[in-house]
Amino acid sequence: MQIELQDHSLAAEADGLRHRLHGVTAPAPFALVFTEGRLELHKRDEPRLGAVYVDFVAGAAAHRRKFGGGRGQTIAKAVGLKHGHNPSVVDGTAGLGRDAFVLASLGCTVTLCERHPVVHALLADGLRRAAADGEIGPWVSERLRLLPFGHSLGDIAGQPDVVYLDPMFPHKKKAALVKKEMRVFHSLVGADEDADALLAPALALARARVVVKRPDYAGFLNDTPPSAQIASKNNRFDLYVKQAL
Ligand SMILES: C[S@@+](CC[C@H](N)C(=O)[O-])C[C@H]1O[C@@H](n2cnc3c(N)ncnc32)[C@H](O)[C@@H]1O
Repeated sequence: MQIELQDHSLAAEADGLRHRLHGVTAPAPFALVFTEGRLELHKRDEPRLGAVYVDFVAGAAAHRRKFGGGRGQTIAKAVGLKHGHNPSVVDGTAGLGRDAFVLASLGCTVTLCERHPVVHALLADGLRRAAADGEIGPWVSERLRLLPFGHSLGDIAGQPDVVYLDPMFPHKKKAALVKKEMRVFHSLVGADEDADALLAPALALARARVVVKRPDYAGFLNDTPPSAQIASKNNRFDLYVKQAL
């Protein structure tokens, strides 16, 4: 694992990180930089786009946790969060963990699965820092579990109530309209061309339902019509219901 160090007092922490990352490298022009106690992804040929890192403690995630509408949010309705019932969720396409964090902050236990080594490293680092936070650390440690790198839906023991999927879909929006740091993320990960193949294992794993997040202009995953749909601002959630929660 090549990690650039901008603060050498963090060398020990970075060594621990290298050890856990099993030889992950960010392909050029991307670089992983360990700075200010966190792991960041940079795109060297477009420095103005800024760094990508996972921050559950402050910034947008914290703002949404405090002011985002709680259980009234569309994603909460899609996974079936109701008074007194917090479904267990497997997030099969965890990405930077934003959706999983929202669900966990509302009470769900979420197992996260991410296959891209660099994204997995960024997510692991964000979860590590969140778990160490005095305010959110206790429930983050209890409710959010990232599967080791290389594990897939087929490796999960037990049956979650819900499997949640949000594979990458080619963007229709002009690049300039996509947030800068998300342009870095998208150019690293690309479109998940094999996303259709996720539906069958997700349906086999979920006890009650599979929820698929799609941009409003996208077709159904695997061309399979859902049993229900819930629309939000630019996305919709396709629900494949197997049984009541
Ligand atoms: C659009 S992002 C998910 C964003 C996420 N919902 C969030 O809130 O941050 C899709 C992610 O799914 C991952 N992915 C796609 N197919 C996967 C698979 N079969 N197994 C695990 N991860 C997968 C991609 O690497 C990418 O990081």
